[in-house]
Amino acid sequence: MSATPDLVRKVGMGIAPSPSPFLTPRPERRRATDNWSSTRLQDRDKEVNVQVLLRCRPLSDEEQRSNVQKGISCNEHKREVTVLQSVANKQIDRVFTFDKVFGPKSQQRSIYDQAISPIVNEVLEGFNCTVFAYGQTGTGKTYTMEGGMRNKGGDLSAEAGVIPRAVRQIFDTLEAQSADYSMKVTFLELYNEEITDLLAPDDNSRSAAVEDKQKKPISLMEDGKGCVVLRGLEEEAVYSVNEIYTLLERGAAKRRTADTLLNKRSSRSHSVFSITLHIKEAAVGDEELIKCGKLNLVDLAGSENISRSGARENRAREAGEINKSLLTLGRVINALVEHSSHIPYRDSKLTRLLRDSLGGKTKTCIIATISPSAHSLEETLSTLDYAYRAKNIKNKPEANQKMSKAILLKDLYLEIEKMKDDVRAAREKNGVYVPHERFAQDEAEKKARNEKIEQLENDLSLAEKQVDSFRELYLSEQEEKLDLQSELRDYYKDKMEAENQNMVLTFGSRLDQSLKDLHKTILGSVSQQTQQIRTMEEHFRTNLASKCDVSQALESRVNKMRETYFSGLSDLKELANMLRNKASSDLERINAAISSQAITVENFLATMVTDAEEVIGHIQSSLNEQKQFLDFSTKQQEEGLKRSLIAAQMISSATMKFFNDLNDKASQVGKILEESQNERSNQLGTFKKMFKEEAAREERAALENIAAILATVTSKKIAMVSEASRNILDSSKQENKRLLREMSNIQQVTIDAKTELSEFMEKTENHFMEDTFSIAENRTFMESFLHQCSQRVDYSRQQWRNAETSLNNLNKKSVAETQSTVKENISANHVANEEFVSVSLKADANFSARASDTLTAINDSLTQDQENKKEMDFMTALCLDQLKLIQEKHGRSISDIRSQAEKCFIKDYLVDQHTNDTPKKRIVSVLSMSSIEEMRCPAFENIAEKKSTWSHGHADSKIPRPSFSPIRTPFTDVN
Ligand SMILES: Nc1ncnc2c1ncn2[C@@H]1O[C@H](COP(=O)(O)OP(=O)(O)OP(=O)(O)O)[C@@H](O)[C@H]1O
Repeated sequence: MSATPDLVRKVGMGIAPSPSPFLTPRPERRRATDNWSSTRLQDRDKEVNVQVLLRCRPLSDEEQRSNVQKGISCNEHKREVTVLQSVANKQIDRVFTFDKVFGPKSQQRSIYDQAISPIVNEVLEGFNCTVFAYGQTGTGKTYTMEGGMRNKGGDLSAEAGVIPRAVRQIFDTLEAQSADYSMKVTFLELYNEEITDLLAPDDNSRSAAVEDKQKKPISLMEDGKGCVVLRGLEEEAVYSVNEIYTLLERGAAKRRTADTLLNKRSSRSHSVFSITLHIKEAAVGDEELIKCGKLNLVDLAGSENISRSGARENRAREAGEINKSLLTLGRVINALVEHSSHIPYRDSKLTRLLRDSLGGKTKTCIIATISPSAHSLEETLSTLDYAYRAKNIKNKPEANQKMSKAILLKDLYLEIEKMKDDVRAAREKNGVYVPHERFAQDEAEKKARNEKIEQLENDLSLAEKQVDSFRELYLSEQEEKLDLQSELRDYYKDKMEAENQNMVLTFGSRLDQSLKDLHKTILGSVSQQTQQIRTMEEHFRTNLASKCDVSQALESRVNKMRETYFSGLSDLKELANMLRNKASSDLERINAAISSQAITVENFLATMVTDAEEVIGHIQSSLNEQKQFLDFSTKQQEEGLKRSLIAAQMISSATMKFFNDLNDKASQVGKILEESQNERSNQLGTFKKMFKEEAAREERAALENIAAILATVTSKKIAMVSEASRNILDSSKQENKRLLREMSNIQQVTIDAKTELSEFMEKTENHFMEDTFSIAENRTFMESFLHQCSQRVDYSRQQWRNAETSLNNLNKKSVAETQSTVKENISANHVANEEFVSVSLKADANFSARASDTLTAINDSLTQDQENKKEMDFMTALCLDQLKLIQEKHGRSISDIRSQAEKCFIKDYLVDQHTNDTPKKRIVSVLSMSSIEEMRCPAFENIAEKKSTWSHGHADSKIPRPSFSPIRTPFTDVN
């Protein structure tokens, strides 16, 4: 925590408030000290770009509730902001890079630590720095700059923005350094182009409406050296953090805000909070130096889309003003970026206030705030473009010159004097707060400024007029230049066309003459040529006649050859016929032998087949019988087995029944025995009981009638015992009877079972006997059948052996016959072949004699042809020589024509360079015509000369006349 600087120190420092936040430390106003001057010089001309940070706020609760889509993505690491746009279903994202990017999750503290804290350190080092927040309404400018000020305990809250944190850092640093310092703050508001002091004391007696009207306007002036002076702005000296917080809260509360659709507490004004520091440095010699730094923290009003913010009437006007001043700020930024000669600072108070921060000596940082909402993309893009352009503004920050304490004191005294004058004037004359002298000075300054402005405006309009006249002059010059150019072109063109025409005419007449000469030559050549062709025709006719003779001789020879050939051929044909007849008769004989053999084999095979079929039929029928017998025996066996099965089933069921019955009987006997036993024991029990009762009764009666009754008792006892034993005997008899009955039942069952069993055994034995008998029968039948089969097989085998021997005999016979026939044929063919060879040898000898004759004739003809060819070659060579001579002769006249044509062409080409006109083409076409004629004429002339040489044979000619010797016919001697 920083301690409040004590009063002595404040007084000791003796720093009175400076006239305005923008008038504070300026290099020009201070005297340079030795150590500092070098650093300052180093600082000079060092251009530093305006630092631009981008902050994107999170979606508000309301936006989240209504599911507003995000249209922005921030990459803090890459320092990039991407605007996600889809146009016509295509994703066209735009990416902007800034010095730092803070996404929706970034905290106030991290922004401050990363971006603002270093700026505050620069202020403590003696620089002037400005941080301003720019962005669409409701994007978090005020939140970023002010935020939540402090907690109840006076500590910074997590929500605290740049201003409270900067104040805290400054105090903490200075206190930690135990520095001697003074701090003054101002807080102003710029609303509808009017500046008001937010720290001005409240007048509680006035009503709010009156207060609004009475808000003391602050005049914005320039001191003639380019510095802005804010007259009437209170500068509060502060000594503690809490004091500043109180001031800040007071000022912030006074800011004009309104409820708009985009922000419930939308700031309708720009605000500037400035902290000016004077820090005492270590003494240099006798002099004490004071370091000055200033921090301007600007919260701009939000740019807004009036239709979206829902602003109407006064609010709309207000928004219009806000937008106007921001527009001017944009124009200033553009002009600075484009290095325009004129920067329109003066067009709004906002840009006048920020003049030194934009392109001046202040270090500047812009915090551009945007909303992540996809609904605000248009405004977001505008902010991003704005901020991105601002990155290119270059400032030349200079550390403020340190002041000596004496000079500072002098400045302050002067200031105090001025203020005293103001106070005095205020006391003496109600309502007038400016002393005469000052008023006169101000008026004079104002007049001078107005005059200067007027002068400048005049100069400007003069300059503009000059520019206009120059532009007109330039345009007329341009037009004149174009006219001249076209004239020049026309002039060249006309001149060259005339020359061309002359040249073409001359060339044409000469060409005419040359062509006439050539025409004559051609006519002469043509007549000579005709004659020459006739001579050649005659020569070729003679050649043709001799060739005809030769051909006829050849033809007769060929005919003779054909005759010889045909006679040989007919001999051969005869021989061939004879051979064919013989071969066919032989073949017929062979055929007859083979067919008789085939018939014998066929007959034999037919007998064999019937035999085999019979055997097979036997086998088949015996097999069928066997099958039937097998079926029958199978059935019999099946039936026997079935019978055995049924009998066995019957036995088992009878046995089962017998044992069941036996079991029943046994259990019945058991029961009877049990029952009789129970009955007996009951009878005995009853008897016992009766006996006891009777004995007791009798005991009693005996006591009464011992004597009388004794006899009766004994008789009764005997009667009772005999009765009881009789009863027992009866029941025993009955039981025995029952038992006997049951026993006889069992015996009966056993006897039945035995009978059944013996019956079954008997039946089974019978069946067994029957089965055994039928099986024995089957066996004997099968044995006899097999015996028959084997007999048949033996018979068949014997038959096949017979067939084999007769086939062998047949084969041997036919082979011997065929061999004798073939031998006969071979010997006959041999004789025919010998005859054929002798005939063909004869024909061959005749033919080769004729062929050698023909060959000699052909060779003779070829030799004659070669001689003729040599003569023709010689004639051709002669023709070529003549052609060369004639070409040379005419070459000269043609080169004349060509040189003339070339001259025309060259001139024309030169003209063409300038005018790019058509004559060139015309001359070239004339030239090409003459070239064609040149090519044709000598050819005719050549032939004509050669012709004359051949036909007339000039006496002085060096060319020997070719000898046309008569063509010999090589076949004449043949005939
Ligand atoms: N980074 C943030 N984190 C949380 N809340 C934020 C953030 N930024 C802005 N807000 C909230 O959004 C609302 C609007 O913010 P604020 O008033 O700062 O916008 P503004 O840009 O100053 O608007 P105006 O230009 O209209 O004055 C406020 O309720 C504020 O608390």
